[in-house]
Amino acid sequence: MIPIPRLEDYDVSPTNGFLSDEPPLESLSDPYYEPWEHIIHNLQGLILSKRLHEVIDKLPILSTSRLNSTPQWRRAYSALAFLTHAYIWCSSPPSEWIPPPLTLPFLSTCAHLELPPVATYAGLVLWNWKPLFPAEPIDSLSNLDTLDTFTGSLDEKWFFLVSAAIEARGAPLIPLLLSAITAARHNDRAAVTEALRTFAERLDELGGLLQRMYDNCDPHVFYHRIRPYLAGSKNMADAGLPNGVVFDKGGPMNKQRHVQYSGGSNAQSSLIQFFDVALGITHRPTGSTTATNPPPSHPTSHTPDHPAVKKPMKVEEKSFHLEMRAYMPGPHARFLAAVERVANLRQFAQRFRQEDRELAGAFDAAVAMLAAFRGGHIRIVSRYVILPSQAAKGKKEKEAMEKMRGTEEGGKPGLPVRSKSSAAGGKAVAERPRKDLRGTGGTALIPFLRQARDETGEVAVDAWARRLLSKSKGFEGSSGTSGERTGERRGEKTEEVLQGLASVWHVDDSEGGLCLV
Ligand code: HEM
Ligand SMILES: N[C@@H](CC(=O)c1ccccc1NC=O)C(=O)O
Repeated sequence: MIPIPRLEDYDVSPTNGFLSDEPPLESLSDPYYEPWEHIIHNLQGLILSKRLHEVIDKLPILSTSRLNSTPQWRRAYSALAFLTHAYIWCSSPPSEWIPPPLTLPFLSTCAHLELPPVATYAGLVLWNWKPLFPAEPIDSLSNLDTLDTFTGSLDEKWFFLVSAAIEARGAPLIPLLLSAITAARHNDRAAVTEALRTFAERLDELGGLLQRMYDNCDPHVFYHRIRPYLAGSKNMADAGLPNGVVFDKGGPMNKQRHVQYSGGSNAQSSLIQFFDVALGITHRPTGSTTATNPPPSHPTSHTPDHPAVKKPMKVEEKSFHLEMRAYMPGPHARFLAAVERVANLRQFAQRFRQEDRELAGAFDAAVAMLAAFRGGHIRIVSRYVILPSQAAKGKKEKEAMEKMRGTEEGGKPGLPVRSKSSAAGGKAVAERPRKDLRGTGGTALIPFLRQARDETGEVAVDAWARRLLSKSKGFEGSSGTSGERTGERRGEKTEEVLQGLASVWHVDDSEGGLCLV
């Protein structure tokens, strides 16, 4: 029998899960790395003064040979990921060129940690927190702070912290579900039932934490100020990176090539994917309605031929969730693969669904809570991405109309109006409205998220529960029940393309893409 994976073999903590046992390093203590730390600690000032490029270009190329512990490598990754994204997105147009003082240490650090050279969830969340009071537990928002941010805003801190708190509060569910898998092997139905009930209750708490996003992260600030810095280099033509980015290794420029990576996303959280795997939930390629996913392939080697850039399978054959595993730290992605090989809870609940209603009920409750969590998330995405993007689009259209009217009333046709800021050298990308985001192709965002939610409900073992959780009864979190979606304009076929961070998404109203609850 395949052994149950041991957490310590995969850098997973029994108390903090995918967050480390010890808080991440706040800085690299070796004075050799002071130049990096100085920039990251002065990031906002350097962005505002438009001196970031100049300062980074002049940095010495520091070797990673003095990094000698995992926490140090992680700190280096996190700091360099912030610097790289700030370098790319602080100017208008964004910089497609990343200079050698960033490129060389960043690529080396990414290779060590088995991560692509982009600011992943690991760099922005998993390795970017500290406890306010080290003696107290970190599984609540009342004892967490963020180390670094792009904008220096409370909203950005909160945005990262909500995820960190979910990781910490969800952490005990990892050993819990592994022990349930062991119990199922021993046919211990009472133990499995008990574990699934505890799981369902704890997941309800995670849903509560998710909803606390609204407390301190303003959707407008998120969409217009924070999110632009989180973007990667893949499908970013409309944002000013038609070919992706070039990591300049210092050799002849004609030897350097463009690469494209997805931006940060919570889809890169191993915790949520662990729940899926343990409960036997599989995600199909987006839009596909049939059969199960192909067996996952797992990253072992990274930059520059990182699986995140290599495409051994056609994109549409690989589910988005599986693609995102290449953006997780190597050991965490391997952990998911190892759990996949032993996951038995769904089959176990299925086997006893007639004779053990308590077990079946506990399994279905666990699945229902995970589907509800995803429903709550869909509402968040509506508020933080869909609505601001539509408001920005509406504003732009209104301005265009007003300009046209002005022209008709005697203005000079065809003459562009130069704004004060563009005359002064252009705005940082986070301060200016995004270019038109149409025309880049992609997947429908809300339908994708609904598909992930519906795939969760599909594994319920009781036919009635399955029906309840199915699409036709789709609900978007606690207040959006019964499939009624305020503001949805049925029958009206408008299609917009929206820039995701990890992908390009359509916002297609005709598919019920709007949820204004
Ligand atoms: C303002 C906050 C958030 C926004 C705007 C947001 C937005 C999105 C978007 C646009 C996607 C699609 C993939 C992508 O392009 O990244 C996504 C996926 C996902 N997000 Fe979030 N997200 C937020 C917070 C969170 C939090 C706190 C969690 C906590 C676990 C989370 C969990 C997920 C998961 C698991 C996926 C993959 C789809 C799924 O499995 O259901 N998100 N999110
Ligand atoms: N998927 C989100 C971004 C997102 O959730 C995220 C991106 C980078 C780091 C952490 C993230 N999630 C929450 O902390 C978006 O598209 O705006």
